[in-house]
Amino acid sequence: MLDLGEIRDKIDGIDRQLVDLFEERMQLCTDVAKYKIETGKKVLDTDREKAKIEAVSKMVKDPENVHAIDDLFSQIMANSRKMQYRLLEETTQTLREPYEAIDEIDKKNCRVVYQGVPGAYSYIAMRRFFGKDVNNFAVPTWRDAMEAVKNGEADYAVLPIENTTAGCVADVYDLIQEYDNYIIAETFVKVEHALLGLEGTDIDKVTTVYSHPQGFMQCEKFLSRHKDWQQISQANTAGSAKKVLEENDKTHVAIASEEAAEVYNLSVLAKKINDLDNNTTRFVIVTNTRKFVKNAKKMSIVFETANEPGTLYNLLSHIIYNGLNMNKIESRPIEGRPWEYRFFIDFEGNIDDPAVMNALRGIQEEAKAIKLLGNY
Ligand SMILES: C=C(O[C@@H]1C=C(C(=O)O)C=C[C@H]1O)C(=O)O
Repeated sequence: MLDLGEIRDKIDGIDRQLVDLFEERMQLCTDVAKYKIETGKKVLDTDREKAKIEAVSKMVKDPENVHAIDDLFSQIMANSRKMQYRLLEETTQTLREPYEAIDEIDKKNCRVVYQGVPGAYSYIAMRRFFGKDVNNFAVPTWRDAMEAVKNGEADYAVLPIENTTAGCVADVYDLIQEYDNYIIAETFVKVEHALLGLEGTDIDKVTTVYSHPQGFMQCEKFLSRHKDWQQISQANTAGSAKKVLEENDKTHVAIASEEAAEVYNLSVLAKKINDLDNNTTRFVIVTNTRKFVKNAKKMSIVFETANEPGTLYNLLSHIIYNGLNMNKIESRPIEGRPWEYRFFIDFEGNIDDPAVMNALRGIQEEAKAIKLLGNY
C-alpha cells in the first residue's frame, strides 16, 4: 500500500517550488507595474492574458488538466493585477475623485425634501433623523425629490430604498444611479400600523377602512377579525387618515402610522396591528455634493459589466480579495439595452481605507462603468 506521509512529502516539495516560482513571477510583475506607471499603460491587457491562457493550455500533457490550468492562470494573473492596482494607488496615480470629509451633518441648518404627505413613512423617517423642527417640504414623486436636491432647493432628500419584506424600491435605485446626488446617511423605520379613527369611534360600529394596499396586506390577521369592514384603497396610508378626518364619519377608520394620527388629529383605536413585528424600511439621505462623514462605515457603488462569462465574479473578487464584507447586491436592468444589468453593491468600509481604495481601483479598471453612490 502507498504511504500517505511519503506522498504528502512529495506534494510539499512541489508546493515549495510553486511558491518560489510564484514569488519570482510576482516580482517580475512589479517591474511591469513600474513600466506601466511610467508609461501610463493600462494594467489589464486582455490580449496578453488571452494569449497566455492559450499558451499554457497547449503546454498541458493530460487534456483532463486543461480546464484547471486555465483557471489557475486566470487566478494568478488576477492576483498580479490586484498587486499592480495597489502600487498604482500608492503612487500619485490614484483614480479617486476629490470629496469633502465632514464631521457630521448639520441637521439644524438645512432644508429637507421628502416624497408624500405628512404622516407618511418618509415623513416619519425625516423627522426621526433630522428632528421634529426640521425645515422641510413635500413633493409628489421621488424624482421631484431628487430634482429638488439637484437644484439646491433642498439640501437633503429622504428616500425609501428597501424594505425587509418587500425588497428593494426599484425606482429609487434607478434614480440614485441616474442623478449625481450622493448618499450621506441612512436611517431605519419600523413599519408599525395603527387603526385610526375620530375621537369616540366605536370599533363595533365601523363599516369602512381606508389604507394603502400594502397596509391592508400587512394587517391581514387583524382585518380577518373584521371581515364585514369594506376595505377601500388609497394612494398612501397617511392620505387615508386625512380622508377619515375630512369625512367626519365615526363609522370610517384608517390603517396608518401613529404619527399620522398626530398629524390629522385622530385617535389611535388599536396599536401595532401589523402581522409582522420586524418589518423595517431603510431610507437613504441624499445630497448634491460629494460629501461624506469622516467615520462613514458603508460604501455604496454601482457598476456595469460586459455580458461575458465570469465578469461579475471578477469584479466582486476585488471586494473579497481586499478583505471587505459585502452586505448587499441588487441588479437592475439597463434601459434600452435588453438583458444587460447594473449591479448595486454595498460593502463595509471607509473611503480613506487603503483596502477600500484598492477594491475601488480594481473595479474602476475592469468594469464598463462604475459610480460611487456614497460613503455613510
Ligand atoms: C503583468 C502584466 O499585467 C497584467 C497581468 C498579466 C500577468 O500576470 O501575466 C498579464 C497581463 C496584464 O493583464 C502584463 O501586462 O504583462
